[in-house]
Formats: sequence, structure tokens, C-alpha cells
Amino acid sequence: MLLDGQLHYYPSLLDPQQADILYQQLLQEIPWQTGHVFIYGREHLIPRLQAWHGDPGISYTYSGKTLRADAWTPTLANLCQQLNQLLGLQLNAVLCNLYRNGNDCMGWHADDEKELGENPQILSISLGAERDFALRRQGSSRQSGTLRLANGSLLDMRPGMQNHWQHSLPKRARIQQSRINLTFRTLYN
Ligand SMILES: O=C(O)CCC(=O)C(=O)O
Ligand SMILES: [Fe+2]
Repeated sequence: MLLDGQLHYYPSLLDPQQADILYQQLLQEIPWQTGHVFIYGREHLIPRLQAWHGDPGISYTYSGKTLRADAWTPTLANLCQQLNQLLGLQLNAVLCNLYRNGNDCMGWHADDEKELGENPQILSISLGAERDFALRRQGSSRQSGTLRLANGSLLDMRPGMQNHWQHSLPKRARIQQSRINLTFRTLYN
């Protein structure tokens, strides 16, 4: 347990063999897309592949646009159901990220969009290459530390975390292998 109980890390939710099978299934099953964002009216490709899946009618606002989540794939639906049962939650959507190698990354942010409610709890499953997950306090530009997210691990970002901390997935140029990260969320539309 770290950071006043706001972050719980379980290094082996899945054993390595299960994690490898899941990785391959998700790689095939998810319609990975090259996302883009608009910054000052100019289009930029994001440095990773993405997909959004969720319950029917769930939508999210991303880069100023409201988009509907795609239907669950069988593997994602199964994972979401298992997490809900295990943890007593009502997760209803997942953001999937595919980092093709160490050059793919995600910048500093908090997952604090309006549709996630006041105190979101986000469950993050990591598969494939081990990558550093960096943390800093909201409002600070100094990194507080990193956590290595292992293949088959679960990171539970508890309620409160998104209000006080930012996180990022920094570039690691030497890493050649790819990684899939799934962040399960509860969206209130
Ligand atoms: O890839 C990760 O571990 C972090 C992903 C993330 O922060 C997000 O999807 O909001
Ligand atoms: Fe995030």
C-alpha cells in the first residue's frame, strides 16, 4: 500500500502464462486505432494505439468530442465482470492502450473527467512489457516516484487518487516489446 492508501498494487493478478494468453487474445480481438487529438486546432497522432469499449449507451468526452464506447469484446466483457465480482464495483467501460514499444507513452494527466464522477476508482491491468508508471502530486512538476507495472499485474487507483495526483507512462527507448494496458472505469452519463 502506497500514498495514504490511494494506490494498491497487486503484482500477480494473473500468472505469467495466463497473462500471455490474455495478451494474445486482446491483441487479436480489439480493433486498435491510431487516435488523434486536436491541440490549438492542429491534429496530432497520439503515441500509442487505443480503443474504448463499454456498456450500450456509454459515451465519453475526449479532445472536445463526445463519442460512444464500442460494444464489449468477449474477453473484455469477461474481465470486467470478474473485476466487478471480485471487488464489488460497477465498472462499465474500459480504455485500452497498446504501447507498441518503449517509444510509445502517455503524458501527465489525472483521470478526472466529469463523467467519471467525484471520486473515480480506476482498475488498471498491465500485460506484456514491464513499464514504469510515474507519479507526481497535482500542481507539482516534480516527479514523486515510479512503480514498475509487471505483466499480469493489477493497479487499483482508489477514490481520491485522481484528485491529488497525476500519472504518466514515460518513454523508455530501450524497450522493444509491446505492452497492453486496460483501465476499467465507471462512467456516469
Ligand atoms: O498505461 C498505463 O499504465 C496508464 C494508462 C492511463 O493512465 C490511462 O489509460 O488513463
Ligand atoms: Fe490515466
